[in-house]
This record gives sequence, C-alpha cells and structure tokens, in this order.
Amino acid sequence: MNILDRIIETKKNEVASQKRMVSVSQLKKYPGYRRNCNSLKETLQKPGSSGIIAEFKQKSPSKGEINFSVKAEEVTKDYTNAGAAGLSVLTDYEYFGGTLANLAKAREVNPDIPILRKDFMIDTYQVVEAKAFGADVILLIAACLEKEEAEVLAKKAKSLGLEVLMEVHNEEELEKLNDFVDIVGVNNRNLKTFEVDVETSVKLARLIPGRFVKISESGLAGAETIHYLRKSGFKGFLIGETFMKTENPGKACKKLIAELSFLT
Ligand SMILES: O=C(O)c1ccccc1NCC(=O)[C@H](O)[C@H](O)COP(=O)(O)O
Repeated sequence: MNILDRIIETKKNEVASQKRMVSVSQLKKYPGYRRNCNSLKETLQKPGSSGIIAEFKQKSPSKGEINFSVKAEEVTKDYTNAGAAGLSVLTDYEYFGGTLANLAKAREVNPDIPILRKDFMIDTYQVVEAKAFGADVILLIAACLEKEEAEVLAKKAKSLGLEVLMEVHNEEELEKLNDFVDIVGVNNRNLKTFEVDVETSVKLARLIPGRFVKISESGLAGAETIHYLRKSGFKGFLIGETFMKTENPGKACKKLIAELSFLT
C-alpha cells in the first residue's frame, strides 16, 4: 500500500465520522457557504501575477514535522502581503497537521485572495465543507479517483461556485480530466519514492489541453526554476515546504517574488 492508499483509507473513516458530527444542512448555514468565491484561474492569468500559490503546511509524509511554531492567520496574511497570487491551506490533520479551523482563519484575514482547500477529496460532503469553511478552490487528485468520481466531485464544486484544480502525475491520469475542471496541476513529487523532479511538469505540459490553466506543484524552490517552468506555459506554482521550513514563511515568499521580478 503506498502513502496515497493509506491516506485515502484514513480519509474514508474521517469523512464518515465528520458526517455524523455535522450534517450537510448544518454546513449550508455557515457564513462561508453563502459567500462569492475568488477566482484562482483568473488571478493566475492576470498580467504581472506572481503565480505563487503559497501553502500553509506544518508537516508532511515526506518531511515529517516542518513548522509548528507559526499560525495560519499570520502566515497566510504575510503571504498575501508578499504578493502571492493564491493561498493553499492543508486541512488534513493526520498526515499534514492541517485543520478546517486553519482554513477558516486564513479566510477571515484574507477576504480577497483565492484559497485552495488542500485535502484528499473523495466525497461531495467535503466539497460542501470546503465552501462552508471559506475555500474558493478544491483539489481533486486523479491518482485516487475514478474518472466518474472525479466528475461528480467537480460538478458539485462548480454548482457551489468553487473552482476545481485537478492534480496529475502522469499522462494516463490526464484521461480523467472533465469539463468542470479549471486548473490542471502537475505534481512533481513521486508519491512512491517522494523524489521530486520538475521535468515531470515540463514533460506533461505539452499534453495538457490548452483550455486548462496549468500549475506546477511540489519541490519548487528557486526563481530560476519558476522562470524555466513559465516557458512551458505554467501560470501557477504551488509552494509549501520552501517557505514553511523557514522561521518567517511570509518573508521567504516575499524574497522569492522579488527575485522573480528580475527574471520577467
Ligand atoms: O508533501 C508530501 O509529502 C506529500 C505526500 C503525499 C501526498 C501529498 C503530499 N504533498 C501534498 C502537496 O501537493 C504539496 O503539499 C504541495 O504540492 C507543496 O509541495 P512542497 O512545496 O514540496 O511542500
């Protein structure tokens, strides 16, 4: 069983217990459920956008503990002030130390920037939950969904005004794209070995249909790499660990965005 299989097994139990605690009709009464979403797709395509989607990530299966001495509301506010195009907040607790409370806190202090709920979505309940807690975008990981399941989840998201980011690792997974997907993310991390290789993004870029906005995810650190990926048509760059492993993630994000401005 690889890490993704293990995460999905845990997630099935978590979703079942979450459903018992908070019903869909209760979630629909949360203030976030009624708000209009910010568009990540549009923000990434704006001329001059940094393209940086800065992630709040406190631990991970590949790195263990990254940073538990910072707060979601402070880091995400700093990311926004640094010029990030979007935010990503992990809400998986077991493997990433994330919470829905962190998502809600990030939303509260960053009303106008697109926020991705970073989790392992397997049930439409989680899509409603994402909206209720203030997300603008959900993540669908092709490797852990059947084509039909991905379509059901994506359709539900769109019906709530959310955008859909579908993550792929290889050419076969591109078959799972559907008309409700807005953004395609290529994950550079091999989930079996945890090795990262940006060439995964470069190789897949030309196979992704032009109607999707493309982003590159994982293992990104330097401005030169982002500049290189931009040449393959990537508009967004999801970065967690590079920022979060520092004492001041917002400052690290600001530094990278400043370096990028010299390369464009
Ligand atoms: O980060 C991991 O170890 C990981 C393991 C298994 C499944 C997913 C995993 N990461 C999720 C992500 O997609 C990353 O948090 C995101 O792309 C940012 O990556 P990084 O900049 O390398 O922190």
